[in-house]
Formats: sequence, C-alpha cells, structure tokens
Amino acid sequence: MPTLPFPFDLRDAALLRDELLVDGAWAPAAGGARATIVDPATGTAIATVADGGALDARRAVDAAHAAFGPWSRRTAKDRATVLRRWFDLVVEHADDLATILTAEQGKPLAEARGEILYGAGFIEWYAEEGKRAYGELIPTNVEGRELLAIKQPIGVCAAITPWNFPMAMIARKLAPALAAGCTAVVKPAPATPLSALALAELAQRAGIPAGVINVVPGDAEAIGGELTDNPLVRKLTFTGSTAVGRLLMRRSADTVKKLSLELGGNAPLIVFDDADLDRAVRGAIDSKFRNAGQTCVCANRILVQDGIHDAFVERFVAAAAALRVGNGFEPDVQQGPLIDERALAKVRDHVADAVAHGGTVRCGGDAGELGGTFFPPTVITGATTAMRIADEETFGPVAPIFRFREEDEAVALANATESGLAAYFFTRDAARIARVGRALEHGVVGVNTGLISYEGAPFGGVKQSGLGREGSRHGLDDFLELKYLCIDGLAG
Ligand SMILES: NC(=O)c1ccc[n+]([C@@H]2O[C@H](COP(=O)([O-])OP(=O)(O)OC[C@H]3O[C@@H](n4cnc5c(N)ncnc54)[C@H](O)[C@@H]3O)[C@@H](O)[C@H]2O)c1
Ligand SMILES: O=C[C@H](O)CS(=O)(=O)O
Repeated sequence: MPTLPFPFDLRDAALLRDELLVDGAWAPAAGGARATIVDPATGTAIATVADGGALDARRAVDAAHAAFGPWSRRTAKDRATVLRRWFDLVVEHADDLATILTAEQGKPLAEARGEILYGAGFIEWYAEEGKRAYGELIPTNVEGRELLAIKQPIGVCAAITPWNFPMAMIARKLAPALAAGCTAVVKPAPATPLSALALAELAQRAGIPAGVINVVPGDAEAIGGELTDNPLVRKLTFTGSTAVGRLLMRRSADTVKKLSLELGGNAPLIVFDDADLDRAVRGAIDSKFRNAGQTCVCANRILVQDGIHDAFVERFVAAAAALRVGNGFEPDVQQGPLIDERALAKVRDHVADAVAHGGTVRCGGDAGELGGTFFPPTVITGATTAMRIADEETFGPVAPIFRFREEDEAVALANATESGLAAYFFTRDAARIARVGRALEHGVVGVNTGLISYEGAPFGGVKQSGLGREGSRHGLDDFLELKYLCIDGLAG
C-alpha cells in the first residue's frame, strides 16, 4: 500500500498502486528509489511511487517479449473479450480513477471523469476493431499459386506518455496494441504515474496476462534509453513534445523501430466575418481553456476577420473572464492549476513578451492573488507574428487574438508554423468550408466546433506534429505488420 496517506476518498483504495508492474508482479525499483507525487493545486505530497531505471525497463521488455507469443496466438475474439472486461472495469471505477487523476494532474473533476470515459472509449473501440484486422487474397499471377496479404502484430511496443492526459493517452496506445496482439512497456510522465498504475491494476483484474502490460515510472532518460536501444522493442509510440519526439526518433534509428509520434501543436482558430458569433465564442472558449490550455489541440492563436473582430473580442473576453479558476475538487471550478512552476513561468513569459511587442491584455494577464501554479484565463488583443506566442506552444490559458482582412491571409498565417496538429475555423459558407478545410496543413480540423476528440476518428499531426494516427480503424494498423505470403505448388 502507498507509503503516504492518499488524502482523497476512494471507493476502492486498491486502485492506488505505487510500485512498478513487471511481468504481472508489483515490485520496487531495482535500486529502491522512490519519487514523490504532488497535487499541483496545493503543492502537497499525495504519494510516493517506485522510481524505475534502465534495469527495470530491461526486465519489463524481457517480460513483454516472453508474453508476446502466447498473447499474439490468442484469437482476436478472445483478446476482445478480455479488453471488453477491462473497459467495463474502467467505467465501473470511473469516479475513483477521476479522483486519482485530478489529485495528480489538477484538472477539474468533471473534466477528469470525461478523460476517463474518453480513454475507456479507445478500449471499447479496439476490443471490436481487433476482430477486423482483415487480410487479402490477391488474384494470382501464376497457376497453382495463392497470394495472401496478412496482418500480424508488430511485437513488443514501448509507450511513452505525457502528464496532460495521464490516462487517455495511455489507453489510446495500449488498446490498439493489445487488440492487435502486441505486448507493451509503458513509461508514464513523472508527474502523473498514479493514473497509469491504476489503469494497469484494472487490466490485471480484467485478466490481461502477466507481461502483456508492464508499467515502469521513473528516470525518463534511463528508461527511454533502454526502450529505444533494446532490439526486442519493435515499436515506439510516443506522445509528448516535438523536441523529445525528435530525440526518440533519432535514438530509435539504430534498431529501425516502427514509430508513432503524437507531438506538439500550435493550433490556429479562425473566425470569419460570416461565422455564427455565439458558436465561434463557445468553440474558442472550449478549445482554448480545456485543461487550463494544457492540451496539444488547444487553440494557440485566434485569428479574427476585421468585420466581426470587435464583437467577437467583446463576447470572448467576457466569457473567458467568467471562467472560475480553482482547485479541481471544488464544485463548479472550470479551470485548475498549471502542472508545475516551469509551465507557469512559460505562460508568464509569453504574456510579458506579447505586451512588450504591443499586445493589450483584455482580461487576466497576472496570477495576482491566485498563488501556486494557478493562472487566470487571459486574452491579449493586437497580437502579431513578432511575438513568441505566434510560434511557440503556450500550453496555458492565454489567448492571443490576431486580426486579418482576407481568407488567404488567414490561411497563410495559420499554416506558417512547423506544427500541423489541429486547426479550427468558423464560417457558415459551404464553399469556404470546402476550400479552407483542404488548405489548412493540419491533421485534425474542427469546423464550427472547438471540440473534436473521438476514439472513432483518426487523430494525429502532419509536418513536425507527428507520425501516424491514433483512434479509428487506422490506429490499429500502427501496431500491425503486413506480410505477403506467396504459396506455390497448389496446382492439381
Ligand atoms: N499530439 C498529441 O496527441 C499530444 C498529446 C498530449 C501532449 N502532447 C504534447 O506533449 C507536450 C506536453 O507534455 P509533456 O510536457 O509531458 O511532454 P514531454 O515531451 O516533456 O514528456 C512526454 C513524455 O516523454 C518523457 N521524456 C522526456 N524526456 C525523455 C527522454 N529523453 N527519453 C525518454 N522519455 C522522455 C517524459 O518523461 C514524458 O513521459 C506538449 O508539447 C503537447 O503538445 C501531444
Ligand atoms: O493533449 C492532447 C490530446 O490528444 C488532446 S485530445 O484529448 O485527444 O483532444
């Protein structure tokens, strides 16, 4: 049981795991190290967790390798039954999982519960999708031959995940991996291991065999180095910053690993003159301030056409200023704290830089009395491309508003970054939807909405926002190899 008294009530305290999961056993890190987990809303320690290293990661890879044969040889239907039980257990324990998530990540409890159900949706979706890994019988080129294309699981997968969605980003990887017949080693973010360990606890209760899922919180460099260098790891799936994604891509080259990279964003949100104003304000608030602006698909730049600019700014500022900021466990709080002091410093730097370059703060702008790592919803008008906020992902509750005249100017501005994850635009013009939807260089485009996430849709970035897709039937292929079988000697 945890060495610190977890300060929040759980119906099922056994969900609180604080050791590594390797080969079906909960164990301390090889060196006995432990890390302290902090509630970002209060700064208080809520648990200590085993702090693993390279040796623990190697043991986990060996366990996943040993488990791969039996797991991949089970039928897709049999794996689906086990995944379905896992889904049912996650939903049954959603309240406890949400409490654990808010405690370590800080998002409002209702948002945390939404994340749990969103993550569970991937388990439900891939329990079924695994039964549809269809192959092909190819019309033969030689009499007496049969040509087949069959799909087979890649093997041992390493999954490295971020703190901002500490459950859903893991479920979004493990669900397709296991459905395809792969096994996995997960390295969760140092700030938020409890959600990963609770999810793994439920996987064990669901009957997922020892070694199929291994979870090794701890030293990112050491564990990451083992996962990239170990030739038994055939696939690396990473969600996190573009900088770390580049590093992992380089380190995976020596063993030619298959890669899925879900990286940083810098989402433009464009409001055209003909937009439904209320819908545009709602969509911009939803996209910008979800998870206190700490999502990869948050609107990072808001581009508003001249004719609607002042009306939009007035409504948007009022809505942003009305958001209630506080501890995620308090009822009706809509925005929790930032994850840590480093995140707060970046937000402050972006605001200071924007003001220094002529921006006007219309609401928020300073933490004031909030204290800790809280920062108020902030809107800055008069934004320009000279500002850092135009090129860098703020990952906080700051909305810079850029003004534009013509459609092609907005599209050019929207595309003028190395990122290409999400983009949004608001218009009631069908022809414009067709034009701009295709002109934006992004993997995910929301039209007249700021909320696009769904397990049945392909999610991923273009340019330097990543490789591959998660969710939808496409997400399964990232864990499958396509084999060509050429069978001769069948002539009568
Ligand atoms: N595209 C997406 O789906 C998506 C989703 C969530 C977050 N993100 C991005 O993630 C970033 C915020 O998350 P973050 O701060 O956790 O990102 P991060 O890149 O700092 O960390 C992500 C994960 O990588 C690990 N890591 C860091 N350095 C490593 C190394 N040298 N070797 C191995 N692992 C290492 C971390 O411990 C963590 O588990 C933002 O840029 C956000 O846009 C993208
Ligand atoms: O932060 C990144 C997540 O992928 C956002 S979403 O929950 O998938 O929309």
